[in-house]
Amino acid sequence: MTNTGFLSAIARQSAGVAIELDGVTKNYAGQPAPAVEDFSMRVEPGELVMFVGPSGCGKTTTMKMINRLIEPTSGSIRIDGKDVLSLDPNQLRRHVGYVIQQIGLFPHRTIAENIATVPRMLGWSKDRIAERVDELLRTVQLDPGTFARRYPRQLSGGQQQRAGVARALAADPPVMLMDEPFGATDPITRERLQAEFLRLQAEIGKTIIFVTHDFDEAVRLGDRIAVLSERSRIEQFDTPANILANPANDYVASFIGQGAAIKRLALIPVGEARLANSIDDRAPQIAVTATLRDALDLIVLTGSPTVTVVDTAGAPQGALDHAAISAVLGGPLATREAQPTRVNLGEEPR
Ligand SMILES: Nc1ncnc2c1ncn2[C@@H]1O[C@H](COP(=O)(O)OP(=O)(O)OP(=O)(O)O)[C@@H](O)[C@H]1O
Repeated sequence: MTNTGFLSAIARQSAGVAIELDGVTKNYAGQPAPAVEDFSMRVEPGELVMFVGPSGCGKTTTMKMINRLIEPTSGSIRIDGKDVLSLDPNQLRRHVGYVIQQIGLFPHRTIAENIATVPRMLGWSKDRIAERVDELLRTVQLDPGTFARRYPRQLSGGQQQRAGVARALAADPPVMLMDEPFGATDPITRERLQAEFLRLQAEIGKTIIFVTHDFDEAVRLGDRIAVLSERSRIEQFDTPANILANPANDYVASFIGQGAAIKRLALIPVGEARLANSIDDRAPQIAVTATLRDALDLIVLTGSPTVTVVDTAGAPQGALDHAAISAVLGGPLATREAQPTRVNLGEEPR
């Protein structure tokens, strides 16, 4: 298949493709040690993998080698089985969405023009571009009537970040690379963007590599987390639940920080606990879709010894107390939690 043929083939597969890195090393000129050394990883189609590690450990270098913003010194990188080094870098970048912390919106172009950048390069018709811009603005929850004609400076930081995500998604790339995309936002905006991003990913199912300093962000968003140390060495690569339950070494444990049990509870739905039949009518209620962390919060906040778990129709399912919550943490969680809970609705290729 020609390069162009391959690129349009991956572009059509909007629901994500595998990324494989094999023995990838980067030596920057004049540096005594490599920034990335012998890095190997396979990311599954539709998977959201978080890179977590301290400043300077090589996260960004590793990620930028995937879309060839940085050329590897040695090793191989494949997207959907094709060696990216054999592809034209400019073409490749149009098929790999890229979102960065500094957003990188063009200041003198409107939001609509920013989002249209790649579709225009790809030669889409005006009507198709206009339709796509409208659809993407709605997807990232920016009203097209209000925002399409504004310039980036007329948007808040969080709104600019959403526009940046919309721009990266414009040509429906199967792969997204995200470098601290929510890093510059305040904690409340950040949480909202994270929630929106999870909802969006549940629909579009891209293959995503997402770099962050923030372990809690990694736990919240990732299907799997790669905890990296110097030279992008992989200290552990596993699901958030497994890393929290069994950190591979002291380095990983230090990243998790305080409160590993509470962080684990935030990943487990209330329905995973063994519920008692004896329901107290005065006990506060919690939805079966809430997490055990929410249930524990409610127990602590209300002082009630139990909470009543109710189904989506509001019918009581059973009672939950703190002993039942503790029992879940002590039980054989790992295999249950290893199953991704994300639903991929598999957007139709355009
Ligand atoms: N162009 C360059 N020339 C020389 N050294 C570089 C260059 N870019 C990065 N480095 C070095 O390579 C190492 C890895 O940098 P990289 O930006 O990949 O780290 P990072 O983990 O993404 O850091 P941060 O979290 O601070 O962004 C660092 O020691 C950095 O100083």
